[in-house]
Amino acid sequence: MRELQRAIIAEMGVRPEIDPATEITERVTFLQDYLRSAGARGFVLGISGGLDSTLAGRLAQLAVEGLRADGVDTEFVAVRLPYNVQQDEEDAQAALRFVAADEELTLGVGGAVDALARDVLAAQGEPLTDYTKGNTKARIRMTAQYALAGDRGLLVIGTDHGAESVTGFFTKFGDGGADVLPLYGLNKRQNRALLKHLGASEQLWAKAPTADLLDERPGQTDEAELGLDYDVIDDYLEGRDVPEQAAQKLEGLFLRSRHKRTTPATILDGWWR
Ligand SMILES: Nc1ncnc2c1ncn2[C@@H]1O[C@H](COP(=O)(O)OP(=O)(O)OC[C@H]2O[C@@H]([n+]3cccc(C(=O)O)c3)[C@H](O)[C@@H]2O)[C@@H](O)[C@H]1O
Ligand SMILES: Nc1ncnc2c1ncn2[C@@H]1O[C@H](COP(=O)(O)OP(=O)(O)OP(=O)(O)O)[C@@H](O)[C@H]1O
Ligand SMILES: [Mg+2]
Repeated sequence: MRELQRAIIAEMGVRPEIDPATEITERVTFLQDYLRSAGARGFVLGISGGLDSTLAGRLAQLAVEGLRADGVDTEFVAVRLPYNVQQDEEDAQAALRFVAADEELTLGVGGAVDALARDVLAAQGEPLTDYTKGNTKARIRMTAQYALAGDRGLLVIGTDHGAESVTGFFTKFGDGGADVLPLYGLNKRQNRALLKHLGASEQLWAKAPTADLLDERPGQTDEAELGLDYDVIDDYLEGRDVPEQAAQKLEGLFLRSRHKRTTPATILDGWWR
């Protein structure tokens, strides 16, 4: 195995083989234990229709149901955060039905994102690029979830996991901004396996991953933007050989995105020197 590959796998915590039933139990227990130790009232998570939030949402609902059976007063709030009309809204609705959250809310982020985009244009005389506006959508979604969490005493769930963390394919302080990460240590195909094991329909577990942040390319797949297939990223994280060009690309993305996987750089840190 490549030297850097070994170090990356250790940092991402991905294992080549998992037992989905065991993973589900351990991750639900993790959410329960963390909630108790934090003394919070429950969880909130944005449900996009993508497979990561469908899985994390179902784990959160199972966690609060288990706690309530033990007499703990707790709740899980699933929130739709569409930027205006989402082109795959029917998948998001199917995800909500499967997650079966205690409470469902819809908080459109179009108004806040567009207001900020107008203010940026007024301030600098240049509009936001579609790319940066996309990351702004993710950061406004984060702000919306913390607004709900603050007044209700909830923790914000994040969906980051090995196959996204490794390339830095998330928005810094956007979907990367969360309190607890129940999917960490899994790669993409393992997330899919857990979702299948939980009884999700093919519409949900087979859904092509998309950040869906761009006005100009709605529903663009992650694989098209990244230029890397999740199968290759997953193989790499399971310690398998992948084509040299793909390994180099992945490692380049990993090294360039180190700042996204740590706290803000200070004079006392050595990792960036
Ligand atoms: N070396 C460095 N040290 C410290 N900070 C550094 C830095 N380089 C940039 N930065 C900062 O980081 C910022 C760039 O980071 P960021 O805003 O995240 O932007 P960036 O990493 O360019 O973009 C995020 C990527 O993640 C993708 N994404 C986002 C959200 C969800 C999903 C998904 O899979 O669903 C995917 C998105 O499509 C895009 O390709 C810069 O504006 C700068 O402030
Ligand atoms: N339109 C949306 N509505 C609600 N939450 C959203 C929306 N878009 C993104 N999010 C939140 O941001 C997170 C990151 O998006 P990401 O695309 O990585 O995950 P996903 O959509 O759940 O799964 P996939 O990566 O397979 O598309 C989501 O898990 C979800 O919590
Ligand atoms: Mg998505």
